[in-house]
Parts: sequence; C-alpha cells; structure tokens
Amino acid sequence: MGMFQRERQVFANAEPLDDSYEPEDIRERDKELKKYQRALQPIIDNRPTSNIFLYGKTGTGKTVATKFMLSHLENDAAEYDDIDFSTVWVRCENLTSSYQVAIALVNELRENQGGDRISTTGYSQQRVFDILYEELNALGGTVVIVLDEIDNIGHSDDILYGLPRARSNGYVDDVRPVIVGISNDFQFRDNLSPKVKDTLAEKEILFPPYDANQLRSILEPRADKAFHDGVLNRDVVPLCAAFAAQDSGSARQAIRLLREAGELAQSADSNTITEEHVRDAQDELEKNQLYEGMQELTTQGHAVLCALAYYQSLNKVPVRSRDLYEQYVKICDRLDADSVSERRVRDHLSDMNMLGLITVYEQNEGLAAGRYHEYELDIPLQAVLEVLLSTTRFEELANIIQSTADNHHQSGISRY
Ligand SMILES: Nc1ncnc2c1ncn2[C@@H]1O[C@H](COP(=O)(O)OP(=O)(O)OP(=O)(O)O)[C@@H](O)[C@H]1O
Repeated sequence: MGMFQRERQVFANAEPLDDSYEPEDIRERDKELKKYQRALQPIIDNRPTSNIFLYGKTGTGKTVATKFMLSHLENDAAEYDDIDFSTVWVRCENLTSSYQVAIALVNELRENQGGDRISTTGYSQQRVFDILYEELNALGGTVVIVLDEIDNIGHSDDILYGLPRARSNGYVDDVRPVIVGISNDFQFRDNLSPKVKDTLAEKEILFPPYDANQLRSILEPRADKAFHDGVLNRDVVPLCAAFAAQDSGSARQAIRLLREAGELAQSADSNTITEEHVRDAQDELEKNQLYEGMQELTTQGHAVLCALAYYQSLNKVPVRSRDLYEQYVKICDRLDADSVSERRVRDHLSDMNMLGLITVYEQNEGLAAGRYHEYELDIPLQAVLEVLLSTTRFEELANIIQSTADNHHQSGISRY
C-alpha cells in the first residue's frame, strides 16, 4: 500500500475557501458599496472624480469590494464610446517608500502595454515620477490607480501628494488619475500630513469588522459549494462565524477556520464536519498565529524572548525588567550583536504582550520600591525554543536553555 492514498472526500470543491477565490457577490456591504458606487459614478459621467480612501481592519472586504466595483465599472464604461478608462493595481506590501511605489506603478503600466520594465534602483525620485507621468500621459483618459496596503510607505508619502496634483501642476495633461488608497492601519490615515489627507481622502469609506450574522451570510454560499451535501453539521458555519466575530471580525479568518475544520475532518477520515473539528481548528490556527508572530520578530525581539525563555527554564518567573535586561545584554554580547536601551527592550516586550506571547504584571510597592514590571511567557517554553532553534543565530543558546529546562525539571522531580 502506498504512503499516499486518496482520502474520503468531504470537499466537493475547496476553491471557494481559497484566499484567491473571487465570490460572485459581495454580501453584507450594501451601504459601503453604495457609497463606493457614488464615488466612482463621475467616471461614467465624464466628470472630475475625487480620490477615494478605504480603511478598515484586515479581512473586512476592502480588496474584494474594490475588485468587484472596478470590474463592474470596466464593463459598464465599455458601453460608452466617449469614456476612456483604465485601472492599474499595485499591492504595496514590501514597498516602503514613494520611490518604490512609483517604480512598481511604472512597471505595472508598462507590463499592461507590453513595454520594458525599469530597474528598481539607479534613478532619482524625480526621474521616476517623470517616467510615471509619461506613462500615464501615454495611456490617457481616466486612470484609477489602486494602492492596496498603502500604509507600507510610512512617512515617505510624496507620491500621495504628487499624483493627485499631477494635472493641476502641469505634469500630465490628457489624463485624470484617480487614486484609490486601501489601508488597514488607522494610524497611517490619522498621521498623514494635512495636505496629503485633504486630497487623498476626499472620499472615505470605512469597512467595519463583521459581526457573527454577517460572517454566517458570507460563509454560507462558500460552504454550499465547498462541501458535499450532508457533510456539514448544522452548527459548524455559525460556530466559525462566532469565533471569527469574537476575535477579529475578519471574513478571511472565518473562511480559514472553516477550511481548517474541513481539513481536520478529512484527515480523520470523518464523514461529517462537527463542532469539535471547528474547536480543534481554532486551536490549530491560534497556535500557527503565535508561531508566525514569534518567527517574524526581529533579532532584537528574539534576543529579548530568549532572555525571558532563560528565566522561564529556571522557573524564575515572573522576572523583573532589570534582571531580564541584564540577561538580554549578555545574550547580545554572546551573539556579537549590538544591544539596545532598556526602554527599547520594554517596547519589544510590550509588542510581544500584544501578540499574546507574554504576560506583563505591573507591581507597585509604594514609595520605597516604586512601580515596576514583571514578565513571564504566556505560551509553552517548548514553543519558544522551537522557534529559536530554527533561527540560526539562536540555535546554540536555545540548546543551552533546553538542557537547563531539562535539568531543572529532573532535579524538580528528584526532590519529591
Ligand atoms: N462581504 C463579503 N462577501 C463575500 N466575501 C467576502 C466579503 N468580505 C470579505 N470577503 C472574503 O474575505 C477574504 C478577505 O477579504 P479582503 O481581502 O477583501 O479583505 P481586506 O479588507 O482587503 O483585508 P486586508 O486589509 O487584510 O487586505 C477574501 O477571501 C474575500 O473574498
């Protein structure tokens, strides 16, 4: 018998549970889509169109709503001979400056027209902007420029100032750029300089988190397509919706949970997907999330985590920040890495607290000792060591901590 055999199938077609799946309709977003439609309507009327800024937490449908609206707009605009309309879409993930976004836009525009890409380095910013304006001019008409995950550019927001003014400043003449900015970082929007905010966010559309009922309604058509008849127990979709609504209100999270529950049922060779599978799937996804959160920490973050793991292995937790800091400095010395100030280490610890990796206790011992913080891991030491062991620089230290933990455990046992 082979190692791999076809399993009993709970999935009829797993595609609707895939991240890249484009649903036939957008559910529970009537108000937002109406607003979106009104904002885009001037394109059909050949009137000047305001820039649009979409914001809301992750998984709330900003991207899917934009794809949906633009595809309708494209189809409907084709009915009118006097409308010259095109779109260009750039995901700004990993693009951390206006310069990089401008290059990505140029390359996207050139690719659409079969032109050559430009190099990602070696130009001045002004030169790249000039090339971008040339490309836009060559295209002409109304060009909707979608900048998804725009917050990645941080404070380097020249492009958000320059592009909307390209026409009034005489850089382009025959083209009307309309920017659709998408962001899930509320601070980015609040921190935009007033001159950028005024033009970029002329029309704002907020996508709030979904509640459990809305998530149910989003999940249902996908579940119908994804699973064979009779496979899903009645409580499965409502439970996935409830878990995701409680946590983030993200449709992405709800869909992932349903898929993971299906996969667990399938690998257990079960004929049905039950509530239990959903609960196990939830545990599994939470674990993955923490694991990813730990993996994505910087070297400094890993060094701080390593110092805390050390105290945890000795069972000397919660540990005071100054003791933790001392251990952290020793770890940096051993790694030949620069150490940062105690204040920065506290920032790292507070990030880890937000990620759910550690617990912070605030102690107040009156005037004499003052206020201080203590820390301990909020996840099993083994999980931290697993991540540190897979991070080349920390492998040796993680092994030492592992044996400290083993010895401590042994001596703890032998005492009784
Ligand atoms: N109203 C909805 N109807 C149907 N499917 C939806 C709806 N909202 C979201 N989804 C689905 O949920 C997933 C996440 O949605 P989307 O990518 O649009 O979120 P987002 O707000 O752009 O998130 P992020 O900020 O993380 O990019 C996608 O698979 C999308 O198809």
